[in-house]
Amino acid sequence: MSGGVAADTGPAAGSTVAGLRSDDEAADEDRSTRAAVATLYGLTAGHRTAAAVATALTLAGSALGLVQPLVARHAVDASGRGQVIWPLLALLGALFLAEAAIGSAGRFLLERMGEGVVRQLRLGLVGRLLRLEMREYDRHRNGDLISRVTADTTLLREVVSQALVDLVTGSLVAAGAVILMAWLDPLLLLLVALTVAVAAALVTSLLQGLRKASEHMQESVGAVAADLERALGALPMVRVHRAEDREAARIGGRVQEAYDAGVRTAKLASVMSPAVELAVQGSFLIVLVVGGLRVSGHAGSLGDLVAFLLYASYLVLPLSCVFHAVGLVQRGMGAYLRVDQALRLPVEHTGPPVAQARPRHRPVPSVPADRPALALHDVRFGYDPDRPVLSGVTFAVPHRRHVALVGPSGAGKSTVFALVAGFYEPDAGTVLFDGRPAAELGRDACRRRIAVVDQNTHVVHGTLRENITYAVPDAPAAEVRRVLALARLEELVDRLPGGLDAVIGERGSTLSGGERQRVALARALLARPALLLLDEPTSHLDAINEAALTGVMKEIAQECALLVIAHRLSTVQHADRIVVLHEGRSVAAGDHEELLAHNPLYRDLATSQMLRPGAPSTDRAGRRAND
Ligand SMILES: Nc1ncnc2c1ncn2[C@@H]1O[C@H](COP(=O)(O)OP(=O)(O)OP(=O)(O)O)[C@@H](O)[C@H]1O
Repeated sequence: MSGGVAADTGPAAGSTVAGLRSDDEAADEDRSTRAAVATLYGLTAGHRTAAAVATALTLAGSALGLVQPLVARHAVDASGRGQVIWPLLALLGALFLAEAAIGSAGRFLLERMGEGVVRQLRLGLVGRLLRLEMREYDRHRNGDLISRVTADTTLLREVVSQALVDLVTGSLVAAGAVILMAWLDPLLLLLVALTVAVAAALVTSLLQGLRKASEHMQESVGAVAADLERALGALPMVRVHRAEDREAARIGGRVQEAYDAGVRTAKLASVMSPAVELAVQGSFLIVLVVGGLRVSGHAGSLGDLVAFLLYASYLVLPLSCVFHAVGLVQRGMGAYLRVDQALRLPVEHTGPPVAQARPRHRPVPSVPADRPALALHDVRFGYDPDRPVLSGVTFAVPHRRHVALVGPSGAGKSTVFALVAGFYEPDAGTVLFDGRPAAELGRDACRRRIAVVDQNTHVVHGTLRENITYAVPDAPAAEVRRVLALARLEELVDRLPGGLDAVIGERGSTLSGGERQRVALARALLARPALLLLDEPTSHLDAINEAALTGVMKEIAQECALLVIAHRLSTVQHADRIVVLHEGRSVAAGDHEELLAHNPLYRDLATSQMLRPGAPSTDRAGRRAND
């Protein structure tokens, strides 16, 4: 297991929402405390100096504490002999103050190290979660992934900043106390050791359950976040269907699970503390009785007994720290496993490909003479390998040409866009940009050539300016004005208080559907892409804006290649070429008149509601209802 260092790829298939690994894998995992400590120790990489200094300070503080009983013993014995004891008492006070000062400095360093570890983990997780392979977002729930960055790392901070050092210092101080007790009175030490051993056996038997309960609790917290995100993300649907109570009950169920697991954890942890305390009190009683009998029988001095009792008390604190830390480590492992699993999810490879990646593709076809901006050659693909979605798509989009992609709902049009955008890789066939295979160029280079306005018209919380200049944050004002004019957004900017600096709500909730669509279009145009992909660009537009957009598309096609998924004749008719997709295949291509004359499917589409001028598609109508 890696110590918080993200592996490039890793197991992810067959995972569930609750836990990304299968139960078998989890069972195979080394659940011993030693393995857990080693794993969590790995997290402190980069903070070892601070950890060493903090440990040294804590130890120094404890050593000062250990000296105090010896001084107290001298003071008691000296007082018994009628000698002056105030210098010894002053020394005792100084030792006490020094212990407190050094201890707090060590504690601060530890807390800072814990924060540092959490920051490192969070940065790693955020970087990773933004770059996962697209399939992983289909497999996992966003809320659960988010809770790994927030709740799980917070629990880990406690473990790293407290448990690991408590384990080291607690063990060393306890060992020191044991040595001094052995020197003072081996018999009494044996009696103390026997009592403590009983408590240790009890604690060990509880650890496994503690870890499982903690894992379950963290999973439940993740599920709460995921379900809440689901409900908040579809709030209009929840409200319209009066499902607040149902959603609250569903999330309440998850909260209850988290509560149950939390109570189970607390139960186990609370059995551990009294076990340790009972062992301690038992040791004290034994030491008092046996030691007292020996002092009264003149077999030992009162000073020895006082010192031994003080050491016994010094053994108690570090030992209970050790037991507590062991419990905390097991609880932290539950959180760590979830963080580690997220860190191991496979990420997209965006750079140029490695040589071995190519055999997935057929031999590269010869580069066409005119090198179209985009070409697909016999592309085949399935989200699920057993269920092909595309089974032979071939077409090209020349530079400064407008190509429309039409086909019945579910034909695979959006899937073609997803492949062109590099969200998925074709199972077979080739996607070429300017005659060069996408696999050879790498995702970054392909994406630099394109801009996409998809059905979801993503608009994020922030200002209108931030949304429009998302691809080119330092775009000159003149460029911004150009795209505002092209996307017919000037009126919106004039109307919004603050204009371009007006803040748009979460997911663009303060804008209309058409406005969101035009913001997305302006953003795409600002990037001046070589190839613009528009998915149902007129779906939210009224007749005036639709006519305007048709004009805009003509203008855009003067600058770049344009591939449009369209359901309206108005956007299809003006295309230079129309590609008809049916059941995952490109079955015909031509201009509107040619296809009307020769392709029965296109004729059907054109005469059916789907491509009737101005009429929304059935599918789109459904989506609107859900908006
Ligand atoms: N992320 C996904 N995982 C699994 N299957 C998917 C995914 N996205 C789409 N599909 C399936 O792929 C098929 C093609 O979907 P796609 O969205 O490409 O069709 P489309 O032609 O764009 O349809 P529409 O016109 O209705 O938008 C559908 O059967 C759909 O259920």
